[in-house]
Amino acid sequence: METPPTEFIFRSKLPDISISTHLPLHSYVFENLSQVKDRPCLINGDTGETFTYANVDLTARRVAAGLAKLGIRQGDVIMLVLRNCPEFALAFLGASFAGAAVTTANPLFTPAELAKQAAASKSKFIITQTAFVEKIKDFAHTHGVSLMCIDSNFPEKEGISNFSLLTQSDEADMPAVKISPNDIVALPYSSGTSGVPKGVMLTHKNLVTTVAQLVDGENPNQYTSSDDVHICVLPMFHIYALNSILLCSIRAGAAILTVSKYDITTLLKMIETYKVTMASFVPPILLSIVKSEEVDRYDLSSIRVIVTGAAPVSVELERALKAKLPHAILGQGYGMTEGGPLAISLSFAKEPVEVKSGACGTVIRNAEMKIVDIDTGASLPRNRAGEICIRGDQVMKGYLNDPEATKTTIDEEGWLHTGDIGYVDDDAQVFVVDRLKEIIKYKGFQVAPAELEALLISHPLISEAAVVPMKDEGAGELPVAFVVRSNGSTISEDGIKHFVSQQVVYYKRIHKVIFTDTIPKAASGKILRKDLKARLASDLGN
Ligand SMILES: CC(C)(COP(=O)(O)OP(=O)(O)OC[C@H]1O[C@@H](n2cnc3c(N)ncnc32)[C@H](O)[C@@H]1OP(=O)(O)O)[C@@H](O)C(=O)NCCC(=O)NCCSC(=O)/C=C/c1ccc(O)cc1
Repeated sequence: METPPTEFIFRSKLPDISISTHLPLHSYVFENLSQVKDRPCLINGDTGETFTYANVDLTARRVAAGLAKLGIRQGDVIMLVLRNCPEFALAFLGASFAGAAVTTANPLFTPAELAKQAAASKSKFIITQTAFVEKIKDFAHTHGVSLMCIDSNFPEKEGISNFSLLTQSDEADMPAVKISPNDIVALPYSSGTSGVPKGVMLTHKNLVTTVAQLVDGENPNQYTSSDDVHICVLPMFHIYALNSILLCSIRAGAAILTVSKYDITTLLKMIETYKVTMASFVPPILLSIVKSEEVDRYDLSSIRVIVTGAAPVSVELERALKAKLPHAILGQGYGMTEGGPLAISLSFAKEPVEVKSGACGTVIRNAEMKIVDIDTGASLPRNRAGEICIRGDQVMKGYLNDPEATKTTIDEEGWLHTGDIGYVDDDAQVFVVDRLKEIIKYKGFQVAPAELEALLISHPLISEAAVVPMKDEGAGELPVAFVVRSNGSTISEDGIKHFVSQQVVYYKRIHKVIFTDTIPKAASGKILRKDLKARLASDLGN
């Protein structure tokens, strides 16, 4: 008899824990409310305004009641177009109480990008702030979508109400909804391993699991206590901050300090003023700290933990930061919108473990990881690189209205294929070494080549285009376009850059255009991006 092929499956070094996946997200994160009700929950870093836990719970219930009164029903989608602020959290939790789902958008998106997401997600209600009302107003009016502004000094206009309408509702009017663990609560957008941005359906069970994997258990992996102050400068509209900062801190009873706009001086000042203890950052912020001459002027001794994620960090940068802030534990987290945290450093655990430089953490608990050969699909043993796959209750339900993309991302056995290449070493530590997926990462923001390519070829003077990443010290990667002009066209590099910049958020702008006669493609029509990356490297002389 033939021996069945061996499956190599990797698990956390921490034991599995029991996770309350039956609870709706809001019930789960507020489960320990009675112990922290008078403690600070949300602190607005811009104004100093503080909301206690009791306050946040009550206000979220009022928001739920207000939403119901305005006609929002269980299963409806609400769109948030907000910079970081307490109202983001209040609206998100309020929607959860009401059984609605929240789609989160970057407020710096262009009107066209916002309209696209609002339409695709079938948002019924949009909550924004004064600075962005103009960008979304026309869409809201023409599509009969209600628009609300969080700023109290925004004059109520026809069709635009104020957030106070929600926060002043009577919590007794909260709708009685029966939430199933598989109901969608969040709908962030991600391009996944290929194609254009898609709505990622995250259920109550998914998010309860991701939070528990980080902060629950006797020895939590990302140990957080009610004495902690976690700075939230990363955008809450992405899963990293939404999950690892906001929801994890609420579950653990810590304070969340919201920062609406990043600059290094503001960041350092806030750390000193609010005695920040936990910081979840991305590599460009670490780089600014290392390079900033101001760092020595501020008291940063309160920081005990710095998590870095969303993009690779070099061992040199890790070392330089450790030298600047030797009292803080620095480690990596590796996660994605579709699969939550996949790995996180055990140096953050309540009982910390020394971690190797360069590792992006240890497999998360209550999950299975496998590394598959990209040609054969066979699972690989330790120390062999292949595509990283993850399985567990944290994996998304799927992409909204896109069963094809869902099928290519989550296989029949429930494995989520990340599109990242990596390996697991003898110590269960995960190393990400390359990327299979077609994505460009600008400071931890996703840029989908397919989105820019579709835009480029919509120009009548462009016949073909391919977009690839170019390495950059500050941003990590920048989008670069290879362009085939249409017959007789003389469109210039500046003309192309301008055309794109008019239609996309700043981080998707094209930084360089290389004109070419053909775009190399496989027989299937797939762009041979490796060839273009090699050509770019040789053009740039490295
Ligand atoms: C705070 C950053 C790092 C830096 O911000 P910045 O200094 O403002 O830099 P930017 O480049 O973003 O913006 C500055 C540029 O943008 C321009 N800009 C500025 N606002 C404007 C304007 N309104 N109009 C037009 N131009 C403008 C501005 O002019 C300027 O242009 P230039 O001078 O030409 O570079 C920012 O890039 C940032 O938040 N990045 C992080 C993104 C992020 O959170 N990604 C997470 C994705 S999800 C994920 O990976 C999950 C991971 C995960 C990990 C662990 C887990 O446990 C679970 C999950």
